Amino acid sequence: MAKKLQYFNINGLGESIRYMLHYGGHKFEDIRYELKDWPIQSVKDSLPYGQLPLYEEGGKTLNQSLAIARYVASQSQLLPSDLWQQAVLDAVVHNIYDFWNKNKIAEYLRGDAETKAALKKQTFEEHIPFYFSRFEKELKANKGYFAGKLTWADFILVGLIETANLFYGEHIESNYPTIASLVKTVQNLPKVKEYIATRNPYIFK
Ligand SMILES: N[C@@H](CCC(=O)N[C@@H](CS)C(=O)NCC(=O)O)C(=O)O
Repeated sequence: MAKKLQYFNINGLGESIRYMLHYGGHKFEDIRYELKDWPIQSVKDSLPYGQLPLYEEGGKTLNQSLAIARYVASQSQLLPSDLWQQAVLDAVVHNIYDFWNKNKIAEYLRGDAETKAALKKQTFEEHIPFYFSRFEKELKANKGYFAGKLTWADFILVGLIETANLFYGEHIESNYPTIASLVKTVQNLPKVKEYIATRNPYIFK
């Protein structure tokens, strides 16, 4: 069944999905658009809500990064079968996205120097301590993963940390040893590591 993922040529909301597709050994068409060319109107008009990522499989399409990630996780042994555990992990990924959205990344990226400095200060002084202390605690209590073993929630956190690090030019996880170790664990999973080694470095301009 042909699989395709359309996203930008950056990590963002797409990289954890790419990691899980590689981890699961799935062949897929990794379609990427350059940010500087966006909007490509014909592509934008073809998207159900005008936004990326978009996943395709067997002629069907799915939007919303978390819906795609959860589906790909289910195909890559990264979604536990227990319904309570699934719900707990749904809560975890929404907590991670809450952290992400609090940082107002879009506003930060297009802001002037003053706006950037104010938003970055808030991210580093409020949002990272609030969320990362909680993520650290949950990971510590569960053998270094959100659910006691590797699941899609771990990939979601790592994908967004890598993106934040690209945008801020810093390692936002550095004061949180269990989170930092999870980042390394995911990056060193054999098929993920292989993919990282072949991928071109992301540049954000
Ligand atoms: N809630 C959506 C958000 C998707 C989203 O914000 N996509 C952005 C890139 S990260 C986009 O397509 N921006 C270009 C545009 O809106 O034209 C998801 O999680 O997939």
